[in-house]
Amino acid sequence: MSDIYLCAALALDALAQRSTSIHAVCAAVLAAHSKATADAASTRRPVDARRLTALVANTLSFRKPLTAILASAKTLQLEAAAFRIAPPRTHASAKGKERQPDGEDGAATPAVPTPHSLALVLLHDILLSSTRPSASVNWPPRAALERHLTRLKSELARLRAKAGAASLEELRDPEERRQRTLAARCPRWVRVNGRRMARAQAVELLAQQGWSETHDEVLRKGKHFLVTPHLPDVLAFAGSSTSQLLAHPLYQDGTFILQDLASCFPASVLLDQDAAAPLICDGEPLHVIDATAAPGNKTGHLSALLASSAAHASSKVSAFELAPNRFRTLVSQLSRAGALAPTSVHLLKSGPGRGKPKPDAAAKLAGAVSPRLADFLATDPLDDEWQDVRGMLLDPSCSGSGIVGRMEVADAEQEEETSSEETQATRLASLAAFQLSMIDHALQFPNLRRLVYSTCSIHAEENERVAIAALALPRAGGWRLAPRSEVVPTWPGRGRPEECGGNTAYAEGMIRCDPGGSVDVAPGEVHVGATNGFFVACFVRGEADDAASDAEPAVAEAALTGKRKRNKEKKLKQKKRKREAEAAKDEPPPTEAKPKRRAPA
Ligand SMILES: C[S@@+](CC[C@H](N)C(=O)[O-])C[C@H]1O[C@@H](n2cnc3c(N)ncnc32)[C@H](O)[C@@H]1O
Repeated sequence: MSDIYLCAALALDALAQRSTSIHAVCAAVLAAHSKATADAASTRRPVDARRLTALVANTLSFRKPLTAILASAKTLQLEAAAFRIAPPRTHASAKGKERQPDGEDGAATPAVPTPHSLALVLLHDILLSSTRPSASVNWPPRAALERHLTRLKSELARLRAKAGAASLEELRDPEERRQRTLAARCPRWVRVNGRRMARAQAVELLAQQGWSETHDEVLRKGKHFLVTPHLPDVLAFAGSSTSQLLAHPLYQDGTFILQDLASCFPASVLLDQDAAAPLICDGEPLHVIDATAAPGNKTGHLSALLASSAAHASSKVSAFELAPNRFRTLVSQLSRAGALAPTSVHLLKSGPGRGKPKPDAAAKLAGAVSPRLADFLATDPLDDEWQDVRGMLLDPSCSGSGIVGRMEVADAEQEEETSSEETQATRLASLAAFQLSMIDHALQFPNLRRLVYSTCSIHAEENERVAIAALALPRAGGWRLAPRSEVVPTWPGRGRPEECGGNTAYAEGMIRCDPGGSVDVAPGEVHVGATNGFFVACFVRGEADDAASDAEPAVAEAALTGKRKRNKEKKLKQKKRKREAEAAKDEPPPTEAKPKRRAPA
């Protein structure tokens, strides 16, 4: 099975050309590989995407020592012919057909990797991996490395001695090691999918199976879990519980969704029932948009929250996604979570336009989400279809710099390339311009009242600065930032005032999560404040009825308490009105017409 090494080497070559994420490059290489070898696919085993990404990430993090070993052993010079790979034979070439340039005969010409990248990925598995390489020992590149194995091993030993590395791990790229430490202290976060089961019932089931609920901030190995105080539908488990969770029936049936706590903030903030003007009120129909939905974590969460709310019967979520391959993932993830609307049945099975769903499939769908393979920026906000949209999630493409344990090549190369800082600045500026254009487009939806903007970036350029710039957009008249009391007030990490022009109230209204949290724990332990790096800001339309929106933090804190009291009073009043309405059911109908819904802002 040599295909994984060919793909991994191609990914390394692509990463050397452009600064992008390992995931994106591996996905592109896999897509090209399966297209190029489609007609020979029956005889080839597909390349596993997870294994490929792990191999590429690991090879990159050991690139320096692996390159040094190859150079000292002169393997590539001595075995040059073995690493010169011919394009894989396809059905067409096997039949003697002349291959046309890319695409002209309907199939891409398979690319071939550079000998250096191929040697690196293979050498990684031969020298550093605990499992044997999956390629045959007779495959020329592997056979070549095996011939020089003694020399290669002694070069590795020499390198370790020189670096004083007690373990192989110490040879890893230091930034990658730091990322791994941060990732290791994040809990295995699980969101209980309200579309499938209420949280209380899931917790009860866990208890019956011997899991105990804890309130400790540090989780150690064992059958414990914690219900996070920030969002009641999210549970934290120790990292060592991962395999048990993956095998758990509640994971298998889509009740347990593995989703980082930080990524659960946006949907909760959008539908916050304690907001001064909550989107869900008195069972009024609710239409929300997820403008950038794939792979569907936040869309699924929206759907779950709506399922357990007063808007469950009348809710509608329109989920946009631009990239066809990511759209397919979105559909399958939403289907697994029970979030697809019956009208989306035609998207089931293998994606849009492919295969017919089973006749009873529509009846089994009870979700609210209608996914659309479309460019959000190309929608006409004034179209009739969007007149009832009151809420929106906007989680646009970003640098991904907050994601722990997944090395971003652009960051990893900073040390080596002198121009990397400039590259990073240019990249962030272009991402920020795109993010701002997405917010600008969102603000054109005439009846939008609440817009939640989020990124998994640590950079102020994509976070506070975009949010503050959005407030200055000509279309942002009448919009303001939601106060802290409406944006998970219990979460301690807030925006940076210095990036908000010194406005502490703005900063308090934003959420910031530091990658891997800020608390050190012992190996094997996780801390319940550790998540991916993340940012959330919520824009609301209308007058501030709350002093917290412009107040200094101390004042905001006081206002927060007063606000909770007012909300409680409001809820009691609503309950009273409901009781009165029920009592009045037997009375004759009122003669006056029901007042129309509030006019759009
Ligand atoms: C950060 S990801 C969204 C993650 C998603 N919210 C989740 O939680 O699973 C951004 C997504 O937006 C998509 N995207 C980018 N520009 C878009 C556009 N103009 N219209 C629709 N989708 C877009 C990207 O393809 C990508 O899948």
